[in-house]
Amino acid sequence: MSNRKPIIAGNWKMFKTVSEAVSFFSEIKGKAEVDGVESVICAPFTTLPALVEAAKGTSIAIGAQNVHFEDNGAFTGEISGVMLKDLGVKYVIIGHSERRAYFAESDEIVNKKVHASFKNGLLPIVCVGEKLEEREAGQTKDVCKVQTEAAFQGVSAAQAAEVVIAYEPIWAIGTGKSSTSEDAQDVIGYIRGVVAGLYDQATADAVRIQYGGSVKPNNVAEYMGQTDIDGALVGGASLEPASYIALVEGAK
Ligand SMILES: O=C[C@H](O)COP(=O)(O)O
Repeated sequence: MSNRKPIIAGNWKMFKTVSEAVSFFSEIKGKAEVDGVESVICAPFTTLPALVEAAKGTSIAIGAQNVHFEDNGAFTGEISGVMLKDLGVKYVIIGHSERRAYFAESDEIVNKKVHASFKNGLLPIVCVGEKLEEREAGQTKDVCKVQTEAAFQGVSAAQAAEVVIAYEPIWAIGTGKSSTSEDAQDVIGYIRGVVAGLYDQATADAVRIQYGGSVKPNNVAEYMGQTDIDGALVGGASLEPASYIALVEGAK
């Protein structure tokens, strides 16, 4: 039995205005708060101040979806870890496949962002995962190994134990084609082994690893039933209050 606390994180991506975010939160307050499950909303930057305020006195944590690796500077349009910490944000998603694909986020940048997060007291949710053609070529585990090792470069064991990894096969994101729970367990167990190789078994046993990719209220429990799967990073199904509440309840 692991001591890892299950973690459900909603990734809203580029959805919701401030008023929509606040209205969503008022509906999940007290409901998406389940003993033994950590509940996190990763929202657009513009909504974060209002959400952090709304989340006061609740057990729901607020996360960002990106962070720049420098604390400040001439980086037009970027947001730093200093700024996120100042807002009261707890988590930050790093290296989501959409950022890797559309914003040229490399493994090196991902690693710099992981360091920037810890430097500023934020907890990273690091995304790894293979493309369809990589899966078909039998490269899934190799891809995840390379991405995981790069993300953890120079990260201490104490910090590593606090990282959340999200394994998201890219072909499963937003497609309705989820990985089977057995396949997800196979890859996630392998990723845990990669972390053990970098550090030690105790560190690897502490790291929480989520599955992401078309997770819905009706399949979340199946993933949670697998030994190494500690939660889910959820896009589409995190956008409606009832659905998000059901996801958190399903992770018990
Ligand atoms: O970050 C979340 C993932 O990209 C999964 O998105 P999805 O649940 O809409 O497939």
